[in-house]
Amino acid sequence: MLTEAQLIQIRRHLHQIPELALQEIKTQAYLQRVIATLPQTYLTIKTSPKLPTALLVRVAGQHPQRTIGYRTDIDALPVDEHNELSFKSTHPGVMHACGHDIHMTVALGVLSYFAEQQPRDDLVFFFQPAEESESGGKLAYDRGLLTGEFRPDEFYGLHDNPDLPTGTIGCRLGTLFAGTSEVNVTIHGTSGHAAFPQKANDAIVIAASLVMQLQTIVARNVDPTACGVLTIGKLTAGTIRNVIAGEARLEGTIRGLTQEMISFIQRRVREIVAGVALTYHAQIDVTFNQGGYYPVENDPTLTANFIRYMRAADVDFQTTPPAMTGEDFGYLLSKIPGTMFWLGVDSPGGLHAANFQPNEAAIFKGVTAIRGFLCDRMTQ
Ligand SMILES: CC(=O)N[C@@H](CCC[C@H](N)C(=O)O)C(=O)O
Repeated sequence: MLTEAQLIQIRRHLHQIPELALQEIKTQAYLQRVIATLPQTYLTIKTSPKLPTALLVRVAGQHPQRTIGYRTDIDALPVDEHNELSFKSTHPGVMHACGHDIHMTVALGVLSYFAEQQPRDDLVFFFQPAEESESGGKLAYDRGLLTGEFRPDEFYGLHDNPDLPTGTIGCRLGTLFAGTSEVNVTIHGTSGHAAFPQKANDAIVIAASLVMQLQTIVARNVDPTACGVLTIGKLTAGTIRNVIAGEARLEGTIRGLTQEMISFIQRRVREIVAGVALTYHAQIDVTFNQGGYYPVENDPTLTANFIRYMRAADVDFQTTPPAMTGEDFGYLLSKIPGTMFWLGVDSPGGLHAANFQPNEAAIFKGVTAIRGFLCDRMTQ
């Protein structure tokens, strides 16, 4: 089994080679190199041209009664790392700012144990590309990667949590994470000279007005006792100070703990866009893309069993409230019952921040908790 020191080296290597969604070529190759160092007797490894950077590893059980899936995401974010670390990202502008390097390392630690100690049940480890965008989990499922002996009967997966103490497991019955929908808006104005605004139709002014009006959806339309989010994370327009921008583009994310909330916010976005288009005599196109980012619904029975184990074991456990983070594991859980949970990493910087810096001591604690849980599950 990989030792704590080896796992930390692995994590640091992964941290240095972050890759964006569907481009995880070096990451996949490195994972395969690490897996090749493990005893191979019980392992079957699968890749597929249908989703080239995905990687699945099956561990054959002794007397399988079921196939238990364990999923980790492997992609990184377009964030420029601000941490001063000897193992800082070597890919400018790309960073494991959501901790998928920790997720992968924990998965490898658990896999390394069962590669040596043959489990009772079959296990499938799914190293999933494209969690941050492009819905890699949905792509894998819809393209048939999780079929045959690689189809889990139940599925588990974690996300690291900067606000929980290192190694603490957090979970809840019901909805753990929000569903999300990307929203893209293109404003078509008319460009012109900065000195003659009356002859142009300024897309920047329209964009500014639209952003402010969109903020009223959550503030004024969403039931304050429910949860909804609309964040515009990217606004692009203009080329130079003395040219009126003819086009502007907004990219954002809509979130809700229910599908109804997501649909409601989408409808209000459409209505407000139509109103702003009328007001400013502009054409405004809006599209939504939910992909596989469904609300993450933990299965009641499996999750009660997971929480029971974590409470009884030598693990720090907390019941956590729902979070507005999204996860395409939500799609996989809509097809296969299972449980998503948090692993505390006590980071000074939050998820998606340039100074996100998880405490590496969480890795071995996570491996121990998950390995223990899986062993317990295989006695049932
Ligand atoms: C855990 C996490 O941070 N996940 C992402 C998922 C993004 C979904 C989609 N691309 C969107 O932006 O809506 C998150 O931002 O929550």
